Amino acid sequence: MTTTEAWTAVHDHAARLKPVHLRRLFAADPGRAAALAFAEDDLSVDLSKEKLDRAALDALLGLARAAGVEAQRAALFAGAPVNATEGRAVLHMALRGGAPAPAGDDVDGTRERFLAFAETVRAGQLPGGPVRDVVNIGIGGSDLGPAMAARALVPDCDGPRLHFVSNVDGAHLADTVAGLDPARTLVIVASKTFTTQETMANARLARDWLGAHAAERMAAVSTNLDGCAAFGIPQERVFGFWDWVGGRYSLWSAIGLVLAIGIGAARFRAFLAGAAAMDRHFREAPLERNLPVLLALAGIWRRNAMGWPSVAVIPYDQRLARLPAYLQQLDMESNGKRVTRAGAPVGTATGPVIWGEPGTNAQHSFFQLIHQGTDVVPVDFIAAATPRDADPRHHAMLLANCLAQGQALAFGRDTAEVEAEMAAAGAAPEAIARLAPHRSFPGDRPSTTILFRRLDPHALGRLIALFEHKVFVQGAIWGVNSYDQWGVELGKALARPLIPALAEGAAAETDPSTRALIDRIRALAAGG
Ligand SMILES: O=P(O)(O)OC[C@H]1O[C@](O)(CO)[C@@H](O)[C@@H]1O
Repeated sequence: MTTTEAWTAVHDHAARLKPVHLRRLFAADPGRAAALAFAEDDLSVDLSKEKLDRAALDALLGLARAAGVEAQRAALFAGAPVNATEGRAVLHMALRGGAPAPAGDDVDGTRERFLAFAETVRAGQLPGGPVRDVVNIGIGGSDLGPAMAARALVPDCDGPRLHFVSNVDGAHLADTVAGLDPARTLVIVASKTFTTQETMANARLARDWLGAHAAERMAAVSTNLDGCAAFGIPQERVFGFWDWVGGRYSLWSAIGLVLAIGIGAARFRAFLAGAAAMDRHFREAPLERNLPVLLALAGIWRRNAMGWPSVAVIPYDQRLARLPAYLQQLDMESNGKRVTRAGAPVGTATGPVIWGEPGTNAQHSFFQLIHQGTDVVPVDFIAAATPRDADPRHHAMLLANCLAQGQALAFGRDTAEVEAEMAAAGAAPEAIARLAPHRSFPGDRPSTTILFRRLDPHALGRLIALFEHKVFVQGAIWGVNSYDQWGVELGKALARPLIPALAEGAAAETDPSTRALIDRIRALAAGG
């Protein structure tokens, strides 16, 4: 990609636009706000505060075409083995009716089965009596999706209370089950492989905590049905899925069981339908008004053309508090890659560092750096126009802050303005000279604003699918495999021999630094 004319054209536009302040871009084009805002139904993506213009966006669209994004999209939806290093198709869209399912895999039947189970639990009809709490044990994609969505959809959660345990730190399970009644708690072990060290350790601990109730109070979600059986979970409470569903894309499968128990089958279907609507849009809309494509291109612009290495995701929505963490896995585990699909060094920067917290809280912690620090950190603002159930005045305050941050980042407040304002307020010339540099905002800092009407299951499903397809498009342009994650394997393997070394002082062949740290930990533990 980096040697193509399309790539050079994008970089030429970047060289042209780098010195041009966002204020000047707005002044030069009165139609800019409308020209760089895109919508599908009530979902909109506003790129007008990105440091690009129509010509640059056209060059980016040229890059997408040159990279064969349309053909790669067709291959994805056709079930080609786009995850080549693992020889797998990538068809999580089939779980929500957004793509045809592979022949022979009973996607609809499996969905009906786990949704029927969810309704049984909600109706209090599980053998052993009604369930008051559900504890989902899983990690990564087997945790972040349902945990994020359960929090986002609190007003829809009218079933048993939902809890999530992911960390192998024993405190996580202990703190979660403290106060719960094993007789009235359902534990779901969610693991695609059913071999993940943390999940299996927590599953064993939970089984001990359930005691005599374990026989009736455990369910499992996995592609490893033999593993579930060996663990002792009866077949009628095991829900499968397929290897063409990546862990970080598995929320739509039975991994969503805990969420379905919380919100019920009908709302879970609405959640799937929202994602399927985005699948349709992504497949059918021309690139120039295709929201995932445009979002991806803005990301390529930020990362490659402008050279900014991170993105702050700031939902102005407390219920989307876990969305940044969810998007971290989705984006960074997918596109944190250094070689192309062919195994050659990728030759350009790939996935950015994704981080964030909800606003307005973020304004009172790290926004100082985003406004006045020396690094440019592009921001993705995400907000619903109307609250589900919160006070409308509070929602107006929330959104006013969201818009004001975008404004302040883009337009800033230059030194002359600050000096004039201070003078008008009667400040002494000495104070003006001393304080004006501190009180000036350079501005010219980019952001994208994503808006939708209301955070309900349909809107959430659509929002997540928007980001899934954005990640796909970026991976397609960078030429990487977005669907494997070999980078997490080495640490897992190295941890294994260190467990007995830490727990029992067993010998472990390791490097001198790690050896010294083990000795230090054991000495501290012995003293404490
Ligand atoms: O669902 P599993 O197999 O327990 O895996 C959990 C997570 O671990 C990872 O493989 C990374 O370690 C993720 O991709 C995955 O979501």
